[in-house]
Amino acid sequence: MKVLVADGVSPKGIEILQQAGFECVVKDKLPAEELLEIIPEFDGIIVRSASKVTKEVIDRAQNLKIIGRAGVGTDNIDIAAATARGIVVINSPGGNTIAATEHTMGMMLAMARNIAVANETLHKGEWNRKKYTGVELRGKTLGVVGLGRIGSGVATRSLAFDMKVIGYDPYVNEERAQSLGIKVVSLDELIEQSDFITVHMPLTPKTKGMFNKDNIYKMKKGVRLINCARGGIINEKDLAEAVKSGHVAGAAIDVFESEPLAANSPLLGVPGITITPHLGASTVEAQIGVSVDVAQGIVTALNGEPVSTAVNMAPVSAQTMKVIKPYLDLAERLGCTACSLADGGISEIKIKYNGGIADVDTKMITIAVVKGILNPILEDKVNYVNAPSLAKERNIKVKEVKDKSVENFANLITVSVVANGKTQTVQGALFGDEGRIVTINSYRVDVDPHARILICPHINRPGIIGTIGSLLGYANINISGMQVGKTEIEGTSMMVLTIDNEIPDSVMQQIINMNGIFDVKLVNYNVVK
Ligand SMILES: NC(=O)C1=CN([C@@H]2O[C@H](COP(=O)(O)OP(=O)(O)OC[C@H]3O[C@@H](n4cnc5c(N)ncnc54)[C@H](O)[C@@H]3O)[C@@H](O)[C@H]2O)C=CC1
Ligand SMILES: O=C(O)CCC(=O)C(=O)O
Repeated sequence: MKVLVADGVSPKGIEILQQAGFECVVKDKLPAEELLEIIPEFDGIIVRSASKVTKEVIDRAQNLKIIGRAGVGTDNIDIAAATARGIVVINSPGGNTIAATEHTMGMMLAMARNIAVANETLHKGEWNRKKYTGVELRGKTLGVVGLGRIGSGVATRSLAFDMKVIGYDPYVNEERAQSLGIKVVSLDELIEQSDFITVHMPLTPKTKGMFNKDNIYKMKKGVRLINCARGGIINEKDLAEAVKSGHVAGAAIDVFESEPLAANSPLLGVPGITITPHLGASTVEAQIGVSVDVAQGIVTALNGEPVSTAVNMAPVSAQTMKVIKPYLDLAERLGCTACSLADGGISEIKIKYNGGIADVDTKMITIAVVKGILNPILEDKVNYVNAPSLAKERNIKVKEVKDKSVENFANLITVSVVANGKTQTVQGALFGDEGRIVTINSYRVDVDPHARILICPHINRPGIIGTIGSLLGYANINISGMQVGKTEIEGTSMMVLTIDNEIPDSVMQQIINMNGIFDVKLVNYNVVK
């Protein structure tokens, strides 16, 4: 077996691969064309963030069985293409957590005390003590957006600096925040109250451009921003303008919309912006950690065993798979639906099996539900191996209940999630091999859970359905299915629309603002792989 090490990683991992009998070809800064040319001969590949494992690479990689990301973010790998080809993708979720956490602290201090610029100008012979007067961290409010591994680490370290720490993470429950010793607030509150804001979430369609000119100017004048997560979470052009205008006093940025940083980046040359070339994970210890993690994972996977850091594949025996396979996809889609219905941090997931399915070993199906719930919100691609531990890590209780009695359907899966004391319930059943959602919060539906749906409880009076239809029509959004009917609550109805296109936030907001609409939830099934 041959493994290509495409970006420089610590030799410790390479030793592990060689000791296991694999031939390693080590390249540093491998050009994209050369990667395309040589990839067909390899069984495994290790990358950091520089090499892009695109669909084109995967299509040519006829022998490839595993892709190892020596780090956390897998946004440089086409996971869907790898999965379609049955190639396992693994990462190192914890190997560089401390390095990225400490780099964030370093960037915050460097920015607050002008360390980088003072160093640079002093080397040029300028003794500028007054010009580089900084601010203290003590007593300042730090807003941490994204309370996963790195965000939590930054939060607890900042408490030691006597900062007041507040956090925003729609997928973290109160219990977890309390255990960190910080206060969870809404995004608006965080924006209004923070003196420093640091972001620690993956780059997703939801987080891309999450901070931009619309909310930067709602921040305190003199706010300081840090991005050591992914380029693009803070819009670079808007940030540069806000720093130039003086509204933002400083920014510390390690990651960029385009890497390596383009010579025409709006951030370059702006006084007050401290930049590092994606150094978050660049410590000796982290590089050993991630290199060893992926090397061990590759040895395990190429020996045909399950890997707990696999981000796209579940180790299931063929025999078990045959029985449960038709239910797995439905279960994941039920989880995705329930997650979208829930507001805030989920504290409990309950899965009930009715009918014949209660006789089967449903453990994997339960994991599929959890996977469907966690996948839209976490950086790690949640799989059958890591879903239970990720739920546990986030203090989410998972309960499985079995009842052989039949309720309307020969086999019925009921998924309930509790978030902020409110329970959301969806039920699904199989018709042949086809999964359908049959109830949403007691409302009887027949929904094919694919593409995206809008769930919209509303007052039962003329005009509502037509207005929403026109609104979507004007926005060029096609409705390919619609169900509407009365709910159990007198005078109220529920509308479920199957939507062909993405819905811009502005259109969602217009629907929410409509008179007679109680709520609107978008379920996007694209995250279900
Ligand atoms: N600069 C660097 O070299 C490094 C950067 N990173 C990046 O740091 C980021 C965080 O990494 P981890 O903490 O390990 O990931 P994690 O998966 O432990 O945490 C991500 C957190 O983001 C939260 N989140 C998701 N969507 C959100 C939203 N819309 N608003 C607020 N929170 C949201 C999730 O609930 C989760 O708690 C990743 O993007 C990763 O790639 C990681 C390591 C090194
Ligand atoms: O490999 C690197 O140096 C980048 C690390 C990173 O961004 C990650 O682990 O997500």
